[in-house]
Amino acid sequence: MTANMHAFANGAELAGKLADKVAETLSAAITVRGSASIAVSGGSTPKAFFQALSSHSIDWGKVTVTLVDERFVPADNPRSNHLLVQENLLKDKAAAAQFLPLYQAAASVEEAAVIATEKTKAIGHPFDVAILGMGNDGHTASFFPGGSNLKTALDPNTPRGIITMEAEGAGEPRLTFTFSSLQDARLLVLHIEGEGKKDVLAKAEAPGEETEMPIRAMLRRAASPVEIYWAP
Ligand SMILES: O=C(O)[C@H](O)[C@@H](O)[C@H](O)[C@H](O)COP(=O)(O)O
Repeated sequence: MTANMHAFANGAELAGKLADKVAETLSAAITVRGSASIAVSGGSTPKAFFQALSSHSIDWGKVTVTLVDERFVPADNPRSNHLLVQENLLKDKAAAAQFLPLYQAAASVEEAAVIATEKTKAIGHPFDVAILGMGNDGHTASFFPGGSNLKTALDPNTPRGIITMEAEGAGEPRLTFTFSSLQDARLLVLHIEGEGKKDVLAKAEAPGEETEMPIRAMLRRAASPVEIYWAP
């Protein structure tokens, strides 16, 4: 599939423009289908975007927010993506949105993945919006190089849902939507910032194995165009 580069002068301008685009997309989905869904990534990059989006006046009560991936920690843990979204997105106007967490207080991360898959089925598919990040190792979602379930995660035939991932660079065990769950989002965004990430993207766009830089799966095989939002 294709990738479209949207470059901005700085992170603040990117955050505002991406929030505008996402709000427009969610509103259009509500108009057409009566509801909307968005899966967002964690990490440090999306904070300003979340804050910009939270102030948009859309019918948030009809929007379901979930996570692309999550660390297997409860929402009061500083590493939690749920906490990040709670503090930066689910406030102001967006406080009215429905939120579906991936973390479940289960005996194991495997059990949590089964429960989260069942609970997130209610969202329906495809996502209206999916916001991906990318690590310096070329991971996206929790598709880490060398990850325990990377082959399954990237396999287009893996059923939609949430699987576990363990990898050296991941920290805690992870819960992640699969490639098949994310790749056909109506608006599929890769949000990266900094010259370093631009260099990582250039390497990912060069020939090489998907398992070496898993973002390649999205860039090469996503059904939807990948809208790359970048600022220095
Ligand atoms: O849980 C996570 O960490 C994210 O979902 C992950 O995929 C993130 O998007 C990248 O690691 C980029 O993180 P930064 O924005 O911090 O560079």
